Amino acid sequence: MVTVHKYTAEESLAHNLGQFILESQDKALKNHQKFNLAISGGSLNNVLHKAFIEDKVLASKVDWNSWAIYFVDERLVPLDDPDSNFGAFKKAVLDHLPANKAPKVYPIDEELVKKGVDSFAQVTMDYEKIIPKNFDLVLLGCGPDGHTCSLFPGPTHNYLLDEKHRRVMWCRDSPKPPSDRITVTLPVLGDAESICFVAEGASKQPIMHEIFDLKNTKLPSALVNHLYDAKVHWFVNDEAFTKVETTSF
Ligand SMILES: O=C(O)[C@H](O)[C@@H](O)[C@H](O)[C@H](O)COP(=O)(O)O
Repeated sequence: MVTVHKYTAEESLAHNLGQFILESQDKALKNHQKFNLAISGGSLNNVLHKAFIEDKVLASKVDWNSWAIYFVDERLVPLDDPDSNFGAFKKAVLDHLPANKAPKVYPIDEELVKKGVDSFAQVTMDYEKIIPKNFDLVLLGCGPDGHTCSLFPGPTHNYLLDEKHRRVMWCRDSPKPPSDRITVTLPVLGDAESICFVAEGASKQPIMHEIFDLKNTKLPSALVNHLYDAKVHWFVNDEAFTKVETTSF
């Protein structure tokens, strides 16, 4: 069963998510001395900033030098482009860390990206080579259309959702700009130790209803619930879940 962690405005979702991530860190370090984490873009970066930069108690417990951080999806733009997920994470978190706290971060090959569209297949294959087989934790967002990673709903994008072997794919026609991205595929999520969605705010109400009450598994986020339920967690706030009648999945 999917686990939903729901917080009121007074409770801090960021603090509780931070604690959850630290538990995952501690478990991973006990098992293999390294914490393999994959993150998405969007508002997750603000939550990570609150949890590990602003919250000094949690910040003191992060063993940054043992973290290996990858991206579940990335826009095929230079790393300093405002659209870059790496760039957003750098701004929100990395730029605030002292020099002696240095997670290993794995962005896409920027030089290749700069060569243009002819190199995008290579960028995708190269990223596939560097991601670990089993992530300890994958942190996901959920778009208002139900997408997660850059796995979008609808027939045009079934080639991404249907993929059973490739672990990283080139999403050529993203409905959300920019149009060229890379994304991990469902097998990568399936191999992860734990999967955690973060969804906050009133704009998420309709899609949360469609995922949890209607269980529309044509939506990538609902499909992840359906396929990997036991290891899926949702960190949500009351606002996002106002229209949700059942949290069971
Ligand atoms: O590259 C991307 O487009 C993001 O990784 C994307 O998949 C994001 O996670 C969701 O759109 C949710 O974003 P919000 O949390 O900002 O709504």
